[in-house]
Amino acid sequence: MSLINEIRLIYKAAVDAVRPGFLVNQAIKYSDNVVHIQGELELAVDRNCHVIGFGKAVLAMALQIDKIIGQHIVKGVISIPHGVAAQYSLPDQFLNRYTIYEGAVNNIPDEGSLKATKEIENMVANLKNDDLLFVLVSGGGSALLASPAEDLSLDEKKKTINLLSKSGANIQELNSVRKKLSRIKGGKLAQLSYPATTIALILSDVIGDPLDVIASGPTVKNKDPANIGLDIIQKYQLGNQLPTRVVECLSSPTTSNLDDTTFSHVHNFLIGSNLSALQAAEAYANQTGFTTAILSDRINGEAKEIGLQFARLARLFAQMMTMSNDQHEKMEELSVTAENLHIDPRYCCTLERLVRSCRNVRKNLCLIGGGETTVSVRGEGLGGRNQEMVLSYLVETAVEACSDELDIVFLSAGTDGIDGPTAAAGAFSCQSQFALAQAQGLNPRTYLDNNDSYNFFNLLQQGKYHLITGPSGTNVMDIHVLCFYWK
Ligand SMILES: Nc1ncnc2c1ncn2[C@@H]1O[C@H](COP(=O)(O)OP(=O)(O)OP(=O)(O)O)[C@@H](O)[C@H]1O
Ligand SMILES: O=C(O)[C@H](O)CO
Repeated sequence: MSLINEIRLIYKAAVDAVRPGFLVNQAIKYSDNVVHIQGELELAVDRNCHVIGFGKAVLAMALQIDKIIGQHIVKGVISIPHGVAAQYSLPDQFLNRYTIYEGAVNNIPDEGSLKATKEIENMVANLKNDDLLFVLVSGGGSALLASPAEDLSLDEKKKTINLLSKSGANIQELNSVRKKLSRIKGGKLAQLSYPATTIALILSDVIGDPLDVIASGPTVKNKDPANIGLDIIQKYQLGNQLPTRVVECLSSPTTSNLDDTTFSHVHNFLIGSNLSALQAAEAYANQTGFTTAILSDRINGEAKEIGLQFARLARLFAQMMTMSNDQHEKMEELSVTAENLHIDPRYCCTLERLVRSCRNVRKNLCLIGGGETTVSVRGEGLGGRNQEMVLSYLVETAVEACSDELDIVFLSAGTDGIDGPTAAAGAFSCQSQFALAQAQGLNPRTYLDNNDSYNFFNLLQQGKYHLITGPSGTNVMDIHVLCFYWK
């Protein structure tokens, strides 16, 4: 099998492990009218069960819940992105129980999100004491669950989030503002469902898996300070550009009128994360004979810079694997690169031991990382954060050949199968690529400078180094795989 195809299978193992249906099945076991959730909670389900969901992955989650306890579900309402329903064949009994709304084109809340949220609010507000509510949550949920606070309009909210997003606000900041401007985010959905037992199953698309941030934490107590919204708009100097009513709403002192006891009916479960995907990738790579290491599940920063750091790591590891002399100097370099890649510096000694063992017994090495980078798009080209990272890696590794004794292959790809506004999930890089590009008259640096990574990989060897999978129906951010094979 080609090296690229081997890595393709490692990626596939990662994505398969975080498919929503699989994760729900893993989290919920059913027997004799009782569900056991992650081995932590047991609940009788021979009562009226309701399901709500919002996010890119929740249709598949709902289908699986329905397979497990469909006979107990009286009603479900889910809010999913446009076009997702058509990708599934939905059984009649599912369609009879569920109302499915599609909305949030380009991840921006719209009429579809508003309608879905209204129906969710109505349903949840009418729950009785002994009803059971399942809440399915995944990335994209913030835009799919939209209920503007007080008398704000959707346009005012959208304008605020757009301005913040363009100013470079991170997801924590965006969602803190979203919580202040919402009637349902930041734990307020849980307030509405009280006192019905509420079980949230959450698939994380945020670094560090902060439950209060994922989809703006509708079932999680909001711990943001009261003035956070104003602080954020001041930080980005947006005060003058925002509608007056938004500024008034952000200035209101309340974060949440919920005390801890009000959350006693809520149980939040993280059912999948980037780390789950990385662990599955590692297990698969191990089975296929690699020595493996998970570097970090928190890799973030500018994609171009992270690509460069991976190139440094590749060069460093290649040297450490093939040279037998003293490696003290290399360790210093390793700890600097590791820090830049958000790898725990204490882990460097373990990595050094792994490299040494690979050198001694000539075993192949597979390093796995994950997280989510950003791209400040300044060029006119087409690309995504993963393809940009790989192109930057290629530009950097091309400066000097990494090793004569090793083949080194790098992949970066989104677990959702979609990298930015392109048809690819990500791209591969290997040592021969620079020469191949030159032979075709393609200058990687020019494409990188123009943020045109998609077109570079599309033209190079007729797209041979693109990873194209189609949408995977899940999203736990991105995965990076760096493999060293003895020739
Ligand atoms: N030409 C380009 N080159 C590189 N990256 C780009 C380009 N155009 C847009 N992007 C990046 O693509 C991202 C937007 O794509 P996408 O809609 O997949 O992001 P997202 O909604 O944050 O993704 P996800 O759903 O995977 O979290 C942004 O991070 C943006 O910087
Ligand atoms: O919906 C959202 O808020 C983002 O995808 C983070 O979860």
